Amino acid sequence: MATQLRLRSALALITGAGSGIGRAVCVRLAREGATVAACDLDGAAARETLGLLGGPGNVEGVPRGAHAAFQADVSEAVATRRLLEQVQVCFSRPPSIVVSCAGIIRDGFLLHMSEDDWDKVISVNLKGIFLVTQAAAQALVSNGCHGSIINISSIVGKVGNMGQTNYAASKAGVIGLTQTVARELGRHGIRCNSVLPGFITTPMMQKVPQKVLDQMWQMWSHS
Ligand SMILES: CCCCCCCCCCCCCC(=O)CC(=O)SCCNC(=O)CCNC(=O)[C@H](O)C(C)(C)COP(=O)(O)OP(=O)(O)OC[C@H]1O[C@@H](n2cnc3c(N)ncnc32)[C@H](O)[C@@H]1OP(=O)(O)O
Ligand SMILES: NC(=O)C1=CN([C@@H]2O[C@H](COP(=O)(O)OP(=O)(O)OC[C@H]3O[C@@H](n4cnc5c(N)ncnc54)[C@H](O)[C@@H]3O)[C@@H](O)[C@H]2O)C=CC1
Repeated sequence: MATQLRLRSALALITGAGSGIGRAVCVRLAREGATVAACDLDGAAARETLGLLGGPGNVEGVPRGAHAAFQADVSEAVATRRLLEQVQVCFSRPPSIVVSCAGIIRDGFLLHMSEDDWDKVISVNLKGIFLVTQAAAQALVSNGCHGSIINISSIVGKVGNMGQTNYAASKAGVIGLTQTVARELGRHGIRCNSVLPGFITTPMMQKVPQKVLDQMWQMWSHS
């Protein structure tokens, strides 16, 4: 039976769309019929994702759509505002689905962590979600449109993780930001939720030393 294209009329903006979870979200939303605006700091990677969404290199079951790729650094306010403008020019409407996946790690123990590693992770993972959420919400409210904003946090934002004071703080901040946005925007018909994944095998995970992965698996297998 053909899957119900339940997102047929939706326009979805995904950040971090050039890799890992963001790329997978693009594929899945397109499979459900959404039109995808794939954004990444790496514009070429965002365009590669498009190749998976109906067209050459299509993933089976993804209907052909007028998807588009965009390049933007979500930690930059001007770039993020320009991104939302470009999306609206391209599709003549604001995105009714926004999934913020863009994120980085700069792991290190507290005793040795540089201010720059702190600043960079907070800037991308937390400020980036603030900027994207604000720009998308302003576009939706000014157009009288309802929407759903999904921010990718992490289990680390809830329980912490050795070597990740910056990352854990950023992801905990995403949770608090999302809860507040949900309270403010519900009256406008805009939902806002966060997702807290555990380990997902993506390029981000490749930076984790194998001995740490082994220790974690051992810890979990005995818990
Ligand atoms: C409901 C269940 C909750 C479970 C909570 C568990 C949380 C972890 C799951 C995370 C899932 C989500 C992940 C995510 O959101 C995406 C990411 O963030 S992927 C990156 C995750 N990063 C890490 O886990 C940090 C890994 N560690 C490192 O990269 C390096 O150790 C570090 C750069 C921090 C320091 O390097 P260095 O100075 O070279 O020290 P060593 O590497 O030799 O480590 C010294 C010592 O400490 C142990 N260790 C290091 N990190 C961890 C860790 N995260 N957990 C446990 N132990 C750790 C390491 O094994 C060494 O132990 P020795 O016995 O001394 O060899
Ligand atoms: N992989 C995992 O185990 C987990 C990942 N997460 C989170 O999920 C999200 C996606 O992670 P992965 O797909 O694993 O990582 P990834 O490294 O595979 O993909 C991240 C993408 O974000 C883009 N990006 C980085 N900085 C950017 C910026 N300033 N502006 C725009 N794009 C930017 C990168 O170019 C990359 O394409 C991140 O927020 C991460 O913190 C959360 C829990 C677990």
